[in-house]
Amino acid sequence: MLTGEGLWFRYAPQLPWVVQSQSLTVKPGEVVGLMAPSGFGKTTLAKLLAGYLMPTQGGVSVDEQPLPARRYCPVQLVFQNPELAVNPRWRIDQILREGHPPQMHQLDALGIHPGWLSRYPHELSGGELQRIAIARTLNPQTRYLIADEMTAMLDANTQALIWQAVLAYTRSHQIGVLVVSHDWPLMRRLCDRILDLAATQDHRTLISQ
Ligand SMILES: Nc1ncnc2c1ncn2[C@@H]1O[C@H](COP(=O)(O)OP(=O)(O)OP(=O)(O)O)[C@@H](O)[C@H]1O
Repeated sequence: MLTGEGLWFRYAPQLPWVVQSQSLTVKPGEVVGLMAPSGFGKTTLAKLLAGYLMPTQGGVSVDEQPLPARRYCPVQLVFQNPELAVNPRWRIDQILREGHPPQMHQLDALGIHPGWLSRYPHELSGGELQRIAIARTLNPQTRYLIADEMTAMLDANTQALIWQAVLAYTRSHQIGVLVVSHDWPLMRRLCDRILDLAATQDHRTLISQ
């Protein structure tokens, strides 16, 4: 289970707390939504859970083990800007081979064209590059996926195709997913339950199950 326990975070000692006393869990294979108004700290919380930021207080663990400092992180974060997540000097096939090489049928399910593999990131559109960023996370070492506005830049059809492929993979591999989005209909469609961060900073509110 992915657990964030009593998390507190602020970007500098003189700045206000962005995350205050937040706790949440995601079970293997579960799809949990996270919603709150803009600027409330969803992305910050996502970064804490994926080990991009260290909490000031509290801790993040997977099966009661803290996130590894050096090894591949079992909690992978895909955010809205794929160009920030890939090495601009590497060709796409090298980016994909960096971790555990994805299988052709997986690439196909995500709508990744074989012709893209020899290109550089700047030679793909934002939506095309996002599929590469997603494909890279769907590997046997990933236990939890945090999707922070992951498909916000895609048209409705592509969004549906991508989520279908991602959920088919995460369900069959028992990967837990945390979906961060402002798109309420999308959250209702995808998620087993939805947490509202704004409802309280102190305890979780179950909006739907
Ligand atoms: N690197 C940073 N340094 C200082 N403050 C930051 C930094 N990143 C974010 N913040 C602030 O932290 C707060 C929470 O930001 P965050 O991006 O986590 O919110 P969010 O809920 O994901 O917002 P949105 O829905 O608009 O993406 C905001 O007030 C933001 O200005």
